[in-house]
Amino acid sequence: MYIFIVNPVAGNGRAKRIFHQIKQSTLFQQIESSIYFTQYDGHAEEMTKELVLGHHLIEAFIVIGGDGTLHEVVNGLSDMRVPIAFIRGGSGNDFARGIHQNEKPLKLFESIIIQGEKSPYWVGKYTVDKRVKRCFVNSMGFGFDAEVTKYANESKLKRALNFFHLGKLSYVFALIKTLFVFQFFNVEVIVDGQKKVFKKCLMVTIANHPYYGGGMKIIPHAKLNQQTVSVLVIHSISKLKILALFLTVFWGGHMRFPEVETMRASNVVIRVEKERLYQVDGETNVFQTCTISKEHRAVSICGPKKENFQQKTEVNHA
Ligand SMILES: Nc1ncnc2c1ncn2[C@@H]1O[C@H](COP(=O)(O)OP(=O)(O)OP(=O)(O)O)[C@@H](O)[C@H]1O
Repeated sequence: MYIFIVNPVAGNGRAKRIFHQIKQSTLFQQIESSIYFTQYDGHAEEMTKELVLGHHLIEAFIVIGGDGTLHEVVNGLSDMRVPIAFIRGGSGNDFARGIHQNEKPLKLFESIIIQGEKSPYWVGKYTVDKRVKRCFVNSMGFGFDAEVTKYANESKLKRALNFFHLGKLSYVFALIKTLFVFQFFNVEVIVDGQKKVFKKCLMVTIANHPYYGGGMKIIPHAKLNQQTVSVLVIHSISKLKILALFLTVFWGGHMRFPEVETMRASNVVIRVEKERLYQVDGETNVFQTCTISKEHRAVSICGPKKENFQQKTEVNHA
């Protein structure tokens, strides 16, 4: 049995259109499936939690939506390692970029069902203020990028621009708006037990793969692997230079800026003096202390095996 979780609003209706295309295929008629449409924020996670109780009957969850929907399904799975197939239908689609998924939806669906190949993907796990324990699929951001995300998510402009498939522009407006009001902060980052204090910090980003914010190559050398997350800190930078930095981030040019530091770690603690915003897979909340590490048990991702995907997952342990 294949369980379809479809977010009808993801990608401004793109996920819904993809599902209807798949539904009309001959292959879809031949498989046993159940279809669930998400109705509200958090619904995909709730449904996954319930459905996974019957895990012995489930071949795979087929998620059609954006990274937010995938984040919810992964968290709903908890320790049950039922395979997940992801068919990108969102607006950002950073996870698909991260695993080098570039097939057209129908081809991908056929490959998921017919070839049945699977690859391991190691999500990150995080604890916020000893309260929230969850997983992240793509990345977490503390500081500036979280504020930009919050502005963009709450803006009416984003919905309007999404309608014209220009949703990314809303992030540009949010970035400029945030630049005016943003206050740099002091942060303590403990990387594998070694404490570093950054004054006048702009942001700290933790990533499982290079992409975030709909295609920005935020940590270009981040590799899929079981042991470590990649960490990026931007600090002591002028507001004017931030604009230049975000112009170059699409091809990784920001790595040449002396204000950008990167490292790899198996355990990271981020601590700030006063509550601040963080974003996880594009959704925001507040934190004071956050502990991050890798989930050592892999989530099994259905779809064609990729040379890059495999190579990076197997070789890289740094
Ligand atoms: N029926 C619904 N109505 C309104 N919101 C929904 C519904 N179903 C899910 N949601 C919410 O929609 C939001 C966006 O989903 P998702 O992240 O999958 O798509 P996206 O934002 O278009 O893509 P991406 O994250 O890749 O940019 C999520 O926060 C989710 O909880």
